[in-house]
Amino acid sequence: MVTRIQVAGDRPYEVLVGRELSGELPSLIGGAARAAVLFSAPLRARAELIAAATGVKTLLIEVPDAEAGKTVEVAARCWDELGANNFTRTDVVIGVGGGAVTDLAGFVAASWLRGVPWVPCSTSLLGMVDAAVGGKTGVNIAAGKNLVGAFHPPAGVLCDLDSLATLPADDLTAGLAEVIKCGFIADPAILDLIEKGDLGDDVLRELVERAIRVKAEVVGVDLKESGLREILNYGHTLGHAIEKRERYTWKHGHAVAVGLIFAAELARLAGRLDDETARRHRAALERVGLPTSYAADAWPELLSAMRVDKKTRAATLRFVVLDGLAQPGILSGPDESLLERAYAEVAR
Ligand SMILES: NC(=O)c1ccc[n+]([C@@H]2O[C@H](COP(=O)([O-])OP(=O)(O)OC[C@H]3O[C@@H](n4cnc5c(N)ncnc54)[C@H](O)[C@@H]3O)[C@@H](O)[C@H]2O)c1
Ligand SMILES: O=C(O)C(=O)C[C@@H](O)[C@H](O)[C@H](O)COP(=O)(O)O
Ligand SMILES: [Zn+2]
Repeated sequence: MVTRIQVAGDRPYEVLVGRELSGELPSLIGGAARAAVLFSAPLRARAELIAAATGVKTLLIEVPDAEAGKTVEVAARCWDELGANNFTRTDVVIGVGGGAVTDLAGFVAASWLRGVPWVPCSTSLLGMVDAAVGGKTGVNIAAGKNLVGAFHPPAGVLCDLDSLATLPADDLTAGLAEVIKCGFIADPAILDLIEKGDLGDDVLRELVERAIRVKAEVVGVDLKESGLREILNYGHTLGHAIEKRERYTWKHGHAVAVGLIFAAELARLAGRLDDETARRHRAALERVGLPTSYAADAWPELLSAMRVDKKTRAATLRFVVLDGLAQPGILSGPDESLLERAYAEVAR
């Protein structure tokens, strides 16, 4: 059974969730003449399968794995390959992998000839529930996470649940951070499922579909993050600062998990969130084995990294917080002392 989740907007598209979905590729790539398939080493076999399923001539481009592939240098190498092969606007870019490869593939597609179609074939939990949906594409630079990129919605998204069978356990756990985030900002039924602790195939599929629906509802009305879309950044202000400090060797989902606790404590200490909902963050994240603390002495560096967060306006730091379960809001310009007290709750 294939679940089709619609994403609205100027260029609406579908997110397909199911098993053995490669047969859907010809319709997703439309009338493309050729496809460039970007992948990293662990996904070579799947990339070859997907390339064959397109039914058109393909160019396979292997890129470094995980965050090592999300760089301007790797993007430039991909542009060179497209140029050497005369890729035109009637061709399509396909990303096969987790969020890192699909963010890169989307950015290459957004920038090549000022924008060609692309299709993420997401193979990680985090990629399916988040990175592949919504058209945020980009790379990291020394100054911070995802600081160079473009909004470039895909032509369609493939989430083949079969691929999760080979996903390392740690990466499955990392993906649950974004799923739990969706539970807190919009769909508490997700939290009920997480708290029951049974993550069998059917429950996992339900979690995937619920989280995608949360994201689809948001990006369908606010592609460019002019307002509502900021809620998807819950936990990311501190999360991205941790990733930068760790030189992108920490998993995104792990950093977001710490960031979620920090954001919950910030709201609690600001008098906006009740104790019980704040406590529920730690419990849910611990339940699935996500990290909930970070180095105490890192605070000055993290605070400085948070200043280049995309939600910052002028010098004013802004955080997504909760005013209750599934009631996201913005905390603008909190006192440094409040930030420090919230950090003390995650510091070890
Ligand atoms: N664009 C967005 O809206 C958005 C949203 C959330 C996250 N992101 C980005 O996504 C990235 C994180 O994504 P991620 O958690 O998927 O990490 P990832 O892409 O680095 O993948 C994690 C690891 O799992 C491996 N892997 C993926 N699928 C596999 C499979 N089926 N079998 C075996 N190995 C597999 C990868 O090769 C990699 O080693 C970050 O860069 C983050 O910034 C983007
Ligand atoms: O889609 C969004 O919007 C999000 O914020 C989802 C996040 O989970 C994701 O990590 C995103 O890449 C962060 O975007 P950024 O604009 O803060 O770099
Ligand atoms: Zn994220």
